[in-house]
Amino acid sequence: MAIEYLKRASKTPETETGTAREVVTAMLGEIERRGEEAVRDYALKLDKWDGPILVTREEMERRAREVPDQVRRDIAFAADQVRRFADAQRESVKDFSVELLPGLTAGQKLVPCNVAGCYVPTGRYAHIASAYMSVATAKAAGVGTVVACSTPYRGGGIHPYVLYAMMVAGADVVMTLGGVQAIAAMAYGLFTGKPADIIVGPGNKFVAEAKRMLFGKVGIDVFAGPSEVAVIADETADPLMVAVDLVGQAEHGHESPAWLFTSSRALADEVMRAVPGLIADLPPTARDAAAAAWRDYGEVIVCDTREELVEVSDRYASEHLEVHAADLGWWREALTNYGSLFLGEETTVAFGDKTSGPNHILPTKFAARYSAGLSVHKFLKPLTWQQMSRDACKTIAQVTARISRLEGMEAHARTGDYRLAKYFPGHNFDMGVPVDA
Ligand SMILES: NC(=O)C1=CN([C@@H]2O[C@H](COP(=O)(O)OP(=O)(O)OC[C@H]3O[C@@H](n4cnc5c(N)ncnc54)[C@H](O)[C@@H]3O)[C@@H](O)[C@H]2O)C=CC1
Ligand SMILES: O=C(O)[C@@H](O)CS(=O)(=O)O
Ligand SMILES: [Zn+2]
Repeated sequence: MAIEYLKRASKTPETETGTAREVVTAMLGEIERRGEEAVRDYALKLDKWDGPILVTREEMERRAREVPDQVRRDIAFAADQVRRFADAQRESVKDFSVELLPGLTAGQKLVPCNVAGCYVPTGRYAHIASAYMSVATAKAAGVGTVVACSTPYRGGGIHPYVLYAMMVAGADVVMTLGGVQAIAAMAYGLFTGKPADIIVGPGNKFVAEAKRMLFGKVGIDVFAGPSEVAVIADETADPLMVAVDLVGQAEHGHESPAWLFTSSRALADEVMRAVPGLIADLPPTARDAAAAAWRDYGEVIVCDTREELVEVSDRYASEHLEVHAADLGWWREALTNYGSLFLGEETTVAFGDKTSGPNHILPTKFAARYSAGLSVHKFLKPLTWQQMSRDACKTIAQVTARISRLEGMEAHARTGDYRLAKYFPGHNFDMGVPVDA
């Protein structure tokens, strides 16, 4: 297999995890000890926020009136795309029941979580789209109470358009909190009295680490950390468009990887020539983030065959994966590890990030090997049930008692003994050899 690195990253997606772990451990410990008081202290120290934590309905409505019409229309359009995709996901999964033996019926019942916490990041950028990605999806799943949190934006309250997007998507409770303190407040039900059953949403390394550490106490969607992009390109691809798309995601932050996997050396060279100029042309926040991201995390890999490209791409398991190549159907079938796939140059990650419909809260740091991104399924519990007749019980009880006794579990076996003795008095059954005292 011929795989050549034209550019190799000096850092890996794991590089920054260690420092975040230390900070988050200390913060969660403090919040567990001192509760709301500690949360307020962190909000002040980290985000310069000492205003109210809960946003009242009147405040939401007052601020919504200030949102310009075009912004309202755009948010309504995009939120509706996301909601309709989520509704279709909800339709795709069903309750069912099946008769496994005559008289034994078992089933699945999809039950939504009662309380979901949705985190909407707004540290570097105002992630308006993350608000409807999480809240609208939770609502489409049937979650009763959605608590949404977002960072006080640049020392003020929640960014006005983020707040509006939360409202349009159907948030029930909103808190002005960011980072670890927001995740902990949702997990413990601070300020609301409603501890979240599941916490979803993207965030920086501190947010992602807090979710990971609280997992178990609460459910989480996925490890949705710093954004990643990969592009697979063959010789038919437009090199400048590939470069624009790589830079398009590198602006997320200094730790956002952008990877190019290509079968064309000429294309690789052209993309590498174009990227620095595209970055230099960005406004300062984006320029600084993208320059560091490309320098430390950018990679360009050239392979001989498309099978090798699939192998490399599946190993990276990128959060977003674009394919600019011939025979798109082949790629859709062959690729297995990615958060969301963008087939053909007509679509691009930014379209999925903001507007087209499939969710943008997606797995990072290799989590796409075992998990998809946010969907209605994450909020739904496929609970199982069973019910049986006395005749079915006769078959099941005997096998159960025998297996239980083989395992040494006498009390389990006797739950079968008792039933058969009650339902079929005077009959002899093979219930296995009782476990010695
Ligand atoms: N994987 C996904 O699906 C998506 C990922 N993202 C990622 O979300 C991230 C958003 O990050 P940000 O803009 O930073 O917003 P953020 O809201 O996640 O983080 C801001 C918070 O970080 C906390 N913080 C900052 N420095 C800290 C420190 N030294 N110690 C403790 N806490 C600290 C502050 O409390 C602040 O409220 C980006 O990395 C972006 O790439 C965004 C959208 C989707
Ligand atoms: O990682 C992601 O999903 C982001 O690219 C989404 S957004 O650009 O922040 O909307
Ligand atoms: Zn993006």
